[in-house]
Order: sequence, then C-alpha cells, then structure tokens
Amino acid sequence: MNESSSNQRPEVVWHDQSVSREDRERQLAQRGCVVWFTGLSGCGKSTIANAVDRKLSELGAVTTLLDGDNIRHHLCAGPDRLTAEHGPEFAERFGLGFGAIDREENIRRIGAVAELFASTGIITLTAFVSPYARDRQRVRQLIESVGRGGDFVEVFVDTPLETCEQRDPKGLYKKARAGEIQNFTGISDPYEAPPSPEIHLQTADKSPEALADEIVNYLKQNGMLIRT
Ligand SMILES: Nc1ncnc2c1ncn2[C@@H]1O[C@H](COP(=O)(O)OS(=O)(=O)O)[C@@H](OP(=O)(O)O)[C@H]1O
Ligand SMILES: Nc1ncnc2c1ncn2[C@@H]1O[C@H](COP(=O)(O)OP(=O)(O)O)[C@@H](O)[C@H]1O
Repeated sequence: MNESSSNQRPEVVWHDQSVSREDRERQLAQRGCVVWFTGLSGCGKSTIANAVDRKLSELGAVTTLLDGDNIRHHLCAGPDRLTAEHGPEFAERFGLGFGAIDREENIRRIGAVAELFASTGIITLTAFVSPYARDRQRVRQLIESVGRGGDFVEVFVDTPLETCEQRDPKGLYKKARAGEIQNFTGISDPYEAPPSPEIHLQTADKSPEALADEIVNYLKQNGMLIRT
C-alpha cells in the first residue's frame, strides 16, 4: 500500500514495510479485521466482546480487545487525567470528553489504532458507544481502504434503552437523569443506530455466550479463521 498521495506535507512520506500483511496473515492462519461493537452504555458491548475474545483465543486465534472505559484511561484520557502530568493547556487541547467533537476524535484515534492491529493480521475487537454514524463510517472507510472490503464488521448490540437503564451497572443513567452528567447517550445525547450492520444482535432473552457464538460463526463463515 502506498499512502504518499494522501499526505498533505511532501516531507512526510509513506514507507512500505518489508514484511507484508499477507505474510503475517499466512503465519497466523487468519485474516486481520476489525469487529466494531456499537450500542448504548450498558447494552452488553464489553461482556459480549470479552466472550468473543475468549472463544477466538480458545480456537487459537490472535486477537486484541480495545474497550471504551480502558482506552479513556490513556490513549483517549479526559482533561482531568492529563492535567497533573502535562499541565492545563495540554489537557485542554488533547483531553477528550463526551461532546460530539470529542467523541469524533475518540473514534478517529481508536479507528487508527484498530487499523494498525488489523494490518498486522490481528482480529481486533472494539467496544465503544460510537453513537455517530459518520464517525463509524470513517473508520469503515479507513479499514477497508487500507485493507479489503469485509475487513470492517459492524456489530450493533441492540438492547432497548429501558433495559440498559434498568441494568445501570455504573449508576450513570441515574446520574444522567438527575442532570449530574451532561451529554449522556440515550438520555441527553443522540444514538444513531447503524442502518445496515454486518451483525445485528437483538439481545433480548439471549445470553452473552449465545450472542458471542453468532459473531464467532460469522467470522468463521467469512474466512477470518483459516485454521478452523
Ligand atoms: N456522557 C456519556 N455518554 C456515554 N457514556 C459515558 C458518558 N460519560 C461517561 N460515559 C462512560 O464512558 C463510556 C463510553 O465511552 P466511549 O469511549 O465508548 O464513548 S464514545 O464512543 O466516544 O461515544 C461508557 O462506557 P460503557 O457503559 O461501557 O458503554 C460510560 O461508562
Ligand atoms: N445478553 C445479556 N443478558 C443479560 N445481561 C447482560 C447481557 N449482556 C450484558 N449483560 C449485563 O449488562 C451489564 C452491562 O454490560 P456491559 O458489557 O458492561 O455493557 P457495555 O459495555 O455496553 O456498557 C453487565 O452487568 C452485564 O453483565
């Protein structure tokens, strides 16, 4: 792949690497891809993604899991986490919150990291609310333009808001309803459901294990796991 045409600055030039993606995928006996979970807070993204990760690992696949709460500790930390070490100006510039532009940058960074993993032949699972269709579409474009069509597998974890709010494992819905958290997805901020995800998980009355099996079967059927 040659990205020099997309560079804005001529002094920054794309450098092809000597071990190709195909070499790495042959070695791993799998196809690098991004399995992108999206849905409301509490819909089950982390639980199902962890179950998929474990099942794939048991099948001998090489995987990684990027999970919202963890990524917001470091790569996409908020201003509060950055101030002590980097100072207020840096924290203000690079720290991310939950406004629309902050979420856009959050998803852009994660998309770029996911692309790096997928290009190394790794089955990359991501679990982010990612409420905006345009942000997810941009990641899809990146993954598929650097890799191949079908490398971006969007998984809509479709759990009704009422169920998520009943679960409320972190007490965030309660705080959002009380006005203590602003821009809370589903309460005071939008969630744009994917119109045509590769996998639409209707979670009602299904266990995380059963839902994870649906995803593993999709990956097997679509040639991501060459050894099985
Ligand atoms: N305002 C607001 N809206 C939504 N979610 C919030 C908010 N504030 C904090 N949280 C907690 O942060 C987790 C979502 O982070 P993400 O990085 O996945 O969000 S996003 O993709 O940028 O929209 C989300 O994690 P999950 O519950 O695992 O989805 C919440 O625990
Ligand atoms: N299919 C399911 N059925 C019942 N409970 C579930 C299911 N999936 C997740 N849960 C529970 O819902 C809560 C939120 O799940 P979690 O994976 O943390 O959601 P998210 O990552 O989308 O915020 C957890 O307590 C989890 O055990």
